[in-house]
Amino acid sequence: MSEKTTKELEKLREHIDSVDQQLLHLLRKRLDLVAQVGGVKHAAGVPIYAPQREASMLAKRREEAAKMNVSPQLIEDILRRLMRESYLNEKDVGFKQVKTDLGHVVIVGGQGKLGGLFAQMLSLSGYQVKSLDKDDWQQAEAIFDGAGMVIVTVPISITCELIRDKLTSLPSSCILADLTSIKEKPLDAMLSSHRGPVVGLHPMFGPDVGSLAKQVVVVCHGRGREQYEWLLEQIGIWGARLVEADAQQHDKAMQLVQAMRHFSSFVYGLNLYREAADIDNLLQFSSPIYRLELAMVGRLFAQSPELYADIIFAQQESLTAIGDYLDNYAQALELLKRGDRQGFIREFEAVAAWFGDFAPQFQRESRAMLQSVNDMKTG
Ligand SMILES: O=C(O)C(=O)C[C@]1(C(=O)O)C=C[C@@H](O)C=C1
Repeated sequence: MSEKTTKELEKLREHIDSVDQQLLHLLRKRLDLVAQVGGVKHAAGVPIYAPQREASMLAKRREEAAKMNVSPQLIEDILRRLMRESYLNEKDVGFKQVKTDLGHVVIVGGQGKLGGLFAQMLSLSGYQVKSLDKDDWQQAEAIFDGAGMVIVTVPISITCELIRDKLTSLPSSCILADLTSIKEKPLDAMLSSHRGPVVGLHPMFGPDVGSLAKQVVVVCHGRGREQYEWLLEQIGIWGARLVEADAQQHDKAMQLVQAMRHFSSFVYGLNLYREAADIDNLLQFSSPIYRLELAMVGRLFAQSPELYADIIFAQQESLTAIGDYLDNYAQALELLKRGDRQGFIREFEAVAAWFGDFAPQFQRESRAMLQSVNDMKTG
């Protein structure tokens, strides 16, 4: 590079640094304003996540950006990232407590990750939370005494047994809830062990979400809804969206959404391991989509094998869903063995027609994800 070029670049980069510093000051200002919004929302019990405000704000900024010859997608990406920060920061102010005369909450399995997250959210909302874990059963009577709600969040394999053995003498005013990722059997167990209000919940996210804004919690009603309605409102204030479901239908969907998906990720990892694939090498040659795929599979193995065994082994019926997948794999492999290119294309087109408008929608959504994967690359 010539000296002239170096000088010119230096000068321009100084300007860029100064603009970036101004951006930083503006970010600080925005964060402070959002903290004030958090305070107002906390006092009024208004949910963090305000989808209508977001939609109208984004539409206006996109329009203004276009007029200024700035890409509308750029401002939308930046604002969405900033709003993610808002959800995290608004949490620091705490949340309005919907039910002020509940008594304390007992979380059975409160030392687990999901139990810990619910304990944190409830504490941030002013509830007194006590945890009951496997070594605490001797003090159980004292821990349960005066509880207004008991939430069960222990491994799926022991959930029903624990409810049937240990939760048979809660007072009828106490709410009994669970956070298990299957719903029919735990709900039956709760309804038969407890006379009072019962509700089944399935948080559709992992414990590392940071904020519940935009996350989904599935609700399967048990009995006494009017007595736990406040809990649903409270979860809404945390920013989550509640989706009501029939327990049986929910469990059927989980055979595909959880058991089959995690099982196929497990086999994908198992296959890489048995093939002794060199991950460094694969990453070097990877496109963003492959990196994303490897991330989805690899993240499984950073977590507890018990957790995934629990999810995959939770329902006997998942075996059928996974077996069907294996059959389809074998049939598709036959096309390959026969060299039946036309057959492959026919099947592909049939699946594409079945996906319908979802296919282009997923293509759009994944494009944004792939771009972020690329942004994360260094060097
Ligand atoms: O305006 C609000 O209600 C806010 O909480 C602020 C804010 C933002 O960062 O602009 C954050 C979250 C909401 O979903 C919408 C907007």
